[in-house]
Amino acid sequence: MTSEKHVSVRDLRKTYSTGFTAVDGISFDIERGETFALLGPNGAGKSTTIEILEGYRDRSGGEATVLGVDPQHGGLDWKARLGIVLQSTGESGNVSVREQLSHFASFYPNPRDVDEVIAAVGLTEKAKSRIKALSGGQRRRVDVALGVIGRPELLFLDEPTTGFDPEARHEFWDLIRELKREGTTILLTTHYLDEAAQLGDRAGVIAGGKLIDIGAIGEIGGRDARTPLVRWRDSSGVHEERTLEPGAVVARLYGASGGEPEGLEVIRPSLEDVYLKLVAGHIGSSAQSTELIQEELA
Ligand SMILES: Nc1ncnc2c1ncn2[C@@H]1O[C@H](COP(=O)(O)OP(=O)(O)OP(=O)(O)O)[C@@H](O)[C@H]1O
Repeated sequence: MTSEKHVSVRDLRKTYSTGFTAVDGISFDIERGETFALLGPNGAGKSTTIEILEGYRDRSGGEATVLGVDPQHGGLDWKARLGIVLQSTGESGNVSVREQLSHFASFYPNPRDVDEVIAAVGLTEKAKSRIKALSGGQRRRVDVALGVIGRPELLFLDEPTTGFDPEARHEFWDLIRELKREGTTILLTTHYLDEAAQLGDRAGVIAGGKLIDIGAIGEIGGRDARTPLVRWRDSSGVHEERTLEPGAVVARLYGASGGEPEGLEVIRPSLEDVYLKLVAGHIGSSAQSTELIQEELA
């Protein structure tokens, strides 16, 4: 398959009118059909980046191409190829869930079936309810439904599952997996690292407006940060050994003790473990980002 970049960003910069530089020279590509997770602490610059790519904000510098178009000059045809779930909930109207979705579906040339989308976000029982009468998590599901109704080629999801209960998050993951199977390209931001690990093919980590790591979900943080830990106990106390070959360590312990070592655990660092180390390692780059990162780690 030939590669086709659905998003291409080079040295992207955004300085707000306050003089604050929220995005400070980041570069990445997203291939067609790929799910890319943009991760980072509060205030890192994720939403600013996404909003530039959606065409909602102008950049101060650098290059950006989305579905082959500069987002600062994207017309209606280009917008119809995008699906957007903004960070803040905008839908609190006096219309029903089905009415709102039918209305939005009418803007697109090849929309999905309204009732199928309502079912996919778990709102069938609320299809006739007014949006303003829904709970926060249910309204968020409406946002997600509105983002996918137009059968987008590229879907932007800015913290899509905030306010979802655990069951709804798992249903949402199933919906995203289905969209991935259909070939949808997805740019996701989330503070749920398990969500990024479940859905993402690759991730970029932003802190203080800079990209501090980028790579396959299973490789973010590098080999050292991902080295498994073997932990066990014996009469002299608890022991730990970091090793790329945990099986060999376990075999050695078996040989030495003639049986199952007490309290044996093989711990593989999760994306969350790796991410927290990466972001903590970035502390000190600026007073403000340090404060934000510490808040996140607290
Ligand atoms: N309109 C604005 N004017 C000035 N500064 C802004 C504006 N919007 C955002 N910022 C600042 O830019 C920085 C990046 O904000 P942004 O919303 O992109 O972060 P984020 O990574 O999406 O954070 P979160 O995880 O909290 O959503 C923050 O310090 C924020 O205060």
